[in-house]
Parts: sequence; C-alpha cells; structure tokens
Amino acid sequence: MSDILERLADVLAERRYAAADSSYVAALHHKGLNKILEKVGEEATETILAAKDAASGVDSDRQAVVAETADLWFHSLVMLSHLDIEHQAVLDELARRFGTSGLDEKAARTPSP
Ligand SMILES: N=c1c2ncn([C@@H]3O[C@H](COP(=O)(O)OP(=O)(O)OP(=O)(O)O)[C@@H](O)[C@H]3O)c2ncn1[C@@H]1O[C@H](COP(=O)(O)O)[C@@H](O)[C@H]1O
Repeated sequence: MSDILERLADVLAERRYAAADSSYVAALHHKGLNKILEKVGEEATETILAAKDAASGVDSDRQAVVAETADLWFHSLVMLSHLDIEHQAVLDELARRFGTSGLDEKAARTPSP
C-alpha cells in the first residue's frame, strides 16, 4: 500500500475535468478553488481539535486524529490537483529538505530588510 499516494493522485487526475455529478472530487473542482480551500481549512481545524482530544490519551481519539489527518491530506491533494501541481513536487521538496536541520535552515535564511 506504499503506492497509495500515486494511485490516489491518478484517480484525482481522472476526476479533474469530469462531470460535476459524477463524483465528489469532480463536484469539488466544479465548485472551484475557494470551496476546495474551505475544505482544507475545515479539515485542518478538525485535525487540530482531534489532536487536542488525543492528548488526553484515549485510543478512540487517536484514531480520530488519523481519520482527520487523512481528510486533510486528501483535500490538500485535491487542492494541488486543482492548481495543476504534481503531488510529486511536494515529495521532492520533502526529499530536498531531508537531513537539513530546521534550525540550520532557519539560521541560513537571508535576513529580511
Ligand atoms: N480519500 C477520499 C476521501 N476522503 C474523504 N472524502 C470525502 O470528503 C468529504 C468531506 O467530509 P465532510 O465530513 O466534510 O463531508 P460533507 O459534510 O459531506 O462535505 P461538504 O458537503 O461540506 O463538502 C466526505 O464526503 C468524504 O467522503 C473522500 N472522498 C474520496 N476519496 C478518494 O478519492 C477517490 C475519488 O472519489 P470520488 O471523486 O468521490 O469518486 C475515492 O476513490 C477515494 O480514494
């Protein structure tokens, strides 16, 4: 199942210009970027709330964090697809950053004027 991102991205690409009533993803694209961004924001908020609950240590709450994060990742993939940005670009960016300490990266930034 490690290739699930690729398989999902292929399905999302098929839905990009499909008829609005043919699927949930196609309907989101027809509603437009603002609706997709609204869903990303909603799922981000739900993920945060689930994570706060999970901090109490209840197992069912930990599963809710997994479910909400999946919703967030899914809607983020729809956003990328709507903007014609390959999800691979995000994976490449993570790979580029791999091994670079966040502290070192921050220290190397050019100071803003
Ligand atoms: N991974 C997902 C996925 N995750 C979440 N969702 C849907 O995302 C929606 C958002 O959840 P909400 O709780 O906000 O639901 P809602 O209140 O009905 O949403 P809105 O009315 O506010 O839009 C739900 O309808 C979920 O079913 C998903 N829908 C589709 N996929 C994948 O996308 C593929 C294509 O889906 P279709 O376009 O529907 O064929 C599927 O085969 C799946 O692999």
